[in-house]
Amino acid sequence: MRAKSKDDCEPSPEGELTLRLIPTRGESNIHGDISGGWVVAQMDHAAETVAARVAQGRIANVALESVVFMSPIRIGAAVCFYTRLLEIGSSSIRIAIEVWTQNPNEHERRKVVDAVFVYVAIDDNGRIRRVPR
Ligand SMILES: CC(=O)SCCNC(=O)CCNC(=O)[C@H](O)C(C)(C)COP(=O)(O)OP(=O)(O)OC[C@H]1O[C@@H](n2cnc3c(N)ncnc32)[C@H](O)[C@@H]1OP(=O)(O)O
Repeated sequence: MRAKSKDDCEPSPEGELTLRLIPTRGESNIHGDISGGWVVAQMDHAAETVAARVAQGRIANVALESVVFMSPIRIGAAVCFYTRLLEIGSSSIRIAIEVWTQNPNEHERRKVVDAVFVYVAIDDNGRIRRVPR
């Protein structure tokens, strides 16, 4: 039996790496910290990529079901957005998003945001349509 390595004991992201960014001062608030609004916008970009793929077409965000900011993101940190398909309804698609960072000069990655966003498949007129199976 293989002995447990250090990596086996560390928490690790769940889902597919969908987006990786390094925020700059332009993304910070007046205090120089990365703003929650920037993080939410990037989570939306990452999750809508998955939702549009599942819906095979146009989608709209119907709900930010939950967003929990657990610790701050430092400027210069690599920010990774992981997405996981939770549920496909008749027209809706629920996606879990985890945001992980690795601060400059640190080995350890940490989870900084946990969220669930819901998208709806829509047609050219903006009306809901069934998600193709
Ligand atoms: C306001 C903005 O510009 S935000 C920017 C992007 N987002 C948008 O533009 C979307 C604006 N909203 C809309 O156009 C409409 O609300 C629509 C088209 C998304 C949905 O229309 P509705 O008539 O409300 O749809 P309806 O009530 O039938 O629900 C459709 C699905 O969404 C789900 N849903 C609706 N509201 C919510 C909610 N608050 N949370 C979770 N799921 C929801 C329903 O459960 C349903 O799922 P199912 O078909 O898998 O069973």
